[in-house]
Amino acid sequence: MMIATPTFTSHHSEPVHANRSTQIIVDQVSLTYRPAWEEPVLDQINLELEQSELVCVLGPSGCGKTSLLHILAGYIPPTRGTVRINGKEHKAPNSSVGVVFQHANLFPWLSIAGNVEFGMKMKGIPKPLRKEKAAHYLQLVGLQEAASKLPHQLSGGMKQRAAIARTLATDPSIVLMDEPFSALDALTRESMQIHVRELWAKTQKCIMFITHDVDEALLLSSRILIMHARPGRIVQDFRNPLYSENKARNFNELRADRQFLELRESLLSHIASV
Ligand SMILES: Nc1ncnc2c1ncn2[C@@H]1O[C@H](COP(=O)(O)OP(=O)(O)OP(=O)(O)O)[C@@H](O)[C@H]1O
Repeated sequence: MMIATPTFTSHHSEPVHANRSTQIIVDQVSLTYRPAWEEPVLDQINLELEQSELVCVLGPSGCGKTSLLHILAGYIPPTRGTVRINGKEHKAPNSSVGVVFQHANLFPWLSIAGNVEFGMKMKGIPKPLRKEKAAHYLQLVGLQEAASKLPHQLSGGMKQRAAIARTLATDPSIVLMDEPFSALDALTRESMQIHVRELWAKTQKCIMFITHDVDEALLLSSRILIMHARPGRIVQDFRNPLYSENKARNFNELRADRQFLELRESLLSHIASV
């Protein structure tokens, strides 16, 4: 039996140029943590993320995925190169970029609705609008019934859904997710993946999603980036052939697809070869 070759396209290391729907442009970004003579953690990353893309970043531990996310979030400056978001140079955290972490980190003394409203309160959004938006986003993640509960009364998956609602409520144009489901059990994880696919379809946000899990990347993404380590760089950048704009396929159907199994094998061996 012939194994179909995945439709990988090699990553180009030339500087990239904006087009109309581009959200993030990463141009020749390198990062060296101190001391400065050490090998760079990220080396000449060029990347363009567009509106409505769900981009999964896969790579071995330590290849710099989180460091890249922290630069995109504006938490740390690159040692070299620039990041532009919606045309503006991005040097510090701002509300155009939302981040969802591995742990929900909700304020334990605030209700779920209070947690979702918190970022909007900091932005000076008036109370009636805050309440309306919080209700909208809690409904979007299926937590409307839990609005008045405290975080300790929620399951792990529910807390993570609340964290996603909190991030979306500040209306970022880009959402960065750093292994948001890795602390969840397998069943909860699958239901969260379904939630993210649905949320993405409804909000059409640009989402960059870091994961170690090849299956998760294949099930969720419209595009996949593979990073290698020492130094951290993007070595593959390709459209997920399993993703269809017109047809949201269910995960069981996707997993049984021969192309899924072939891609899975191919990605696993590619990442393991690093
Ligand atoms: N604040 C820091 N100071 C110095 N070195 C750091 C710092 N943060 C990360 N590193 C180093 O940078 C490299 C990349 O780390 P990073 O967390 O970005 O990788 P990763 O791909 O996200 O890893 P993982 O998948 O294990 O989370 C690692 O060698 C790590 O030890």
